[in-house]
Amino acid sequence: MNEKLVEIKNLSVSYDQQRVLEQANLDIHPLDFLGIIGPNGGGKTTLIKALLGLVKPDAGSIKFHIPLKKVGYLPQINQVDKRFPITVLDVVQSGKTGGKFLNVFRKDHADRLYAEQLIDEMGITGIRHKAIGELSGGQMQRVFLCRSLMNQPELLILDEPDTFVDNQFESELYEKLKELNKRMAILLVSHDVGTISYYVKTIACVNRQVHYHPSNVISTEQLASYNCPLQIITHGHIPHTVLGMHENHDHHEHRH
Ligand SMILES: Nc1ncnc2c1ncn2[C@@H]1O[C@H](COP(=O)(O)OP(=O)(O)OP(=O)(O)O)[C@@H](O)[C@H]1O
Repeated sequence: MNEKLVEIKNLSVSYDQQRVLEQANLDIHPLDFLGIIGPNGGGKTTLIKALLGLVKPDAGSIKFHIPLKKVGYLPQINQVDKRFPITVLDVVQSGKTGGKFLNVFRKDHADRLYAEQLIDEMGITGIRHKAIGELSGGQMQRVFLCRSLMNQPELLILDEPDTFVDNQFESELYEKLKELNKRMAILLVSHDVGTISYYVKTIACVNRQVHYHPSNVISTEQLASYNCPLQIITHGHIPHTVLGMHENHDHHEHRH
């Protein structure tokens, strides 16, 4: 196994000539659980979009050492069209075809079974034939988490997965991520620093620049030096954990 899944080098991204990321460097390692923190507007989502090839960087490079289909992505549910008339099972299975529904309707048997297995493991067997438009926020996130697992990813990317979910699912979700982290790297953007401090292994502070911190224990001084505006959180179980919070490259290089 390569010692890095993804290498981001000197990545700069702008919107309307306004620099949002400036010479960002970040490596993602196998089985890392990387928490992305930083102030509002600091560029966290932009970093993820650049990783997914959804925004074009001005400079720098992103090298994948795994096939792109081995990157799972859980979008924010406000990016999902709830009017689309498709069942939970079909949505989950569509993860196999990169979100395209064409092949889903061929109902590949092995894929169907795997989708059912993921749904069962997520504890949502009862809603598998429901249309996605009928689901609550928490149910929707569970469904999309299943979908992001269809290709058995080596890297799972989640952008604020706790935004629209109920408290019960929030803790369930993080326990699930902890379990998944035994077999895949996780990159998690979250505003819930208390939770982050408990689950992540390493931290990246994103505020125009990116500072990787190879531990989940971070001091206020370090946060200040990373230019991450902060609010101190100490987690009960890890008394020394202190986290900060909030409230290109001309081409993508993909090496397999
Ligand atoms: N499509 C866009 N067009 C123009 N500006 C954008 C666009 N998307 C984001 N921005 C701007 O880029 C900056 C970084 O935004 P981004 O969403 O990456 O930050 P963030 O760290 O994820 O913020 P938050 O914590 O609020 O989600 C912000 O100033 C934002 O207004």
